[in-house]
Amino acid sequence: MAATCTNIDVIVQDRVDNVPSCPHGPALLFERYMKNGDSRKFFACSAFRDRKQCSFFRWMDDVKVGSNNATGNTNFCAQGVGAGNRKRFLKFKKLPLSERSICCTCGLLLLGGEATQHTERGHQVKHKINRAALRHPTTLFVPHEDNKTYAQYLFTDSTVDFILSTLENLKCTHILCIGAPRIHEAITLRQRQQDTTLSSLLLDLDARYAQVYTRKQMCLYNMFNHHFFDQQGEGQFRSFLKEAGAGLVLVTDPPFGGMVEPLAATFKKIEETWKAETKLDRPLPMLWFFPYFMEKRICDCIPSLTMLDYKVDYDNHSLFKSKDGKRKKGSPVRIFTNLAPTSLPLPTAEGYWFCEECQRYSAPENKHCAKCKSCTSKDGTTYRHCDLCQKCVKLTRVHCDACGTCDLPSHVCGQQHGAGCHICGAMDHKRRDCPQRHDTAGRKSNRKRKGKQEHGKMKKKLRLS
Ligand SMILES: C[S@@+](CC[C@H](N)C(=O)[O-])C[C@H]1O[C@@H](n2cnc3c(N)ncnc32)[C@H](O)[C@@H]1O
Ligand SMILES: [Zn+2]
Ligand SMILES: [Zn+2]
Ligand SMILES: [Zn+2]
Ligand SMILES: [Zn+2]
Ligand SMILES: [Zn+2]
Ligand SMILES: [Zn+2]
Repeated sequence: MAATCTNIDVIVQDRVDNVPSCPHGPALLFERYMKNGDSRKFFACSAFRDRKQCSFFRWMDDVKVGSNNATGNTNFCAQGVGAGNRKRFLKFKKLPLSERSICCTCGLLLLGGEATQHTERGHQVKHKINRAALRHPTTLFVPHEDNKTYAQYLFTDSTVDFILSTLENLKCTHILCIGAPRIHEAITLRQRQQDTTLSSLLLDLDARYAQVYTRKQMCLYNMFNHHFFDQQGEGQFRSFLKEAGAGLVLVTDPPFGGMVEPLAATFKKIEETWKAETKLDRPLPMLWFFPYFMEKRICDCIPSLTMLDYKVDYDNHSLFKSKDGKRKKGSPVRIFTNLAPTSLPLPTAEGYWFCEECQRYSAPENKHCAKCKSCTSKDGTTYRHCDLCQKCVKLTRVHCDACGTCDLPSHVCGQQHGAGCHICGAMDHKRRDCPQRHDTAGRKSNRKRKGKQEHGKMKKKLRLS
């Protein structure tokens, strides 16, 4: 990702040597910029931005050549993810209903006398878990919605129905669900009822789901570094891609605030693996769910993607609702895809309409602008064309003669905003290309002494949303 918080960038390079690992796979390389133009590089956990969840941190100039430099918390796997928990599930299913409890706090299916141990520790325990509940892991386990790493916001039934019917109409056969547990769940449920021909593999960091899904159904995975937590998982992933052949679609809904560049690097690696496994030489079809304001960053990373107008709805996302509970502009999350927009009809019953000029479906409030030659709205409101700016602008903007552009009536004239360089303030380059920048990474300096204190601050800054 180019930059998500004020002075830290992530650097995605194929050939960074001596990348250290934490329990969540290879770390990501970041660069921190100081106001005086200095910068320094460091490695941190790619999955967890909260130091309490993974404390891994290394200045790049402290990384020793030839050592794997692994440290970091291991509590992530404390409950024995994978095979162990799967055995737990098989035992659990055999228990009489009265003994089937789960700990909502730990996200664990409980056996024998374990329920008492968890209640005694003040954990919330749910009893009488029936088989139907086990088939709905996204409701069985409390979504980690307050956790920035997981940001577990789940699609509404109508969004799930729309996605599945779209995929079926496209004649897809295999869906690779990366951080899309509800799509995976809906496919597995429909398979049971013989109501779909789709197959699905879930790749997700949430170890709780690994209890209820077999290894053929789910791999524990980190999407920010394309890391599988065991070899069997990677083998399963490869066989799925091979079996899928031309019927594969990648469907992904990464945590909001997630870093676009590492994600794009991951999706490219998956595409390469798919091409190698299937001998196909074409782009891997994908649907990537992300907020509309990330359009530029996403399309800069993967230029073949275009943004659809469809507003993706979530059951448990209140951030974008107005106070009275009704959504003002609707959800800000859209679908980015490399499939032809004409092949993705949006529901006309919800007001989406086909724009002949654009050859794509547009949202009800999105009006085609003859001057811009496109349906220009992005944020769910109607835009109007400003002849002076020669482009469509939000209705809340007015043209300011002093600034020569449309802006909010409350703006301070002459104050440029937007993504300029954070070091020198120029608008024509980013800080990583700033001529005033002095790259101090890799150089030993007396700053090294301060390393330990800064480490804590840095991990805090990495909360990128
Ligand atoms: C915004 S939620 C998307 C859920 C989706 N809307 C659904 O209903 O199926 C993000 C998902 O990504 C998963 N996730 C978070 N960080 C991840 C990572 N580093 N690697 C893989 N999955 C991750 C979360 O566990 C969660 O399931
Ligand atoms: Zn980690
Ligand atoms: Zn517990
Ligand atoms: Zn149009
Ligand atoms: Zn216009
Ligand atoms: Zn204007
Ligand atoms: Zn002005």
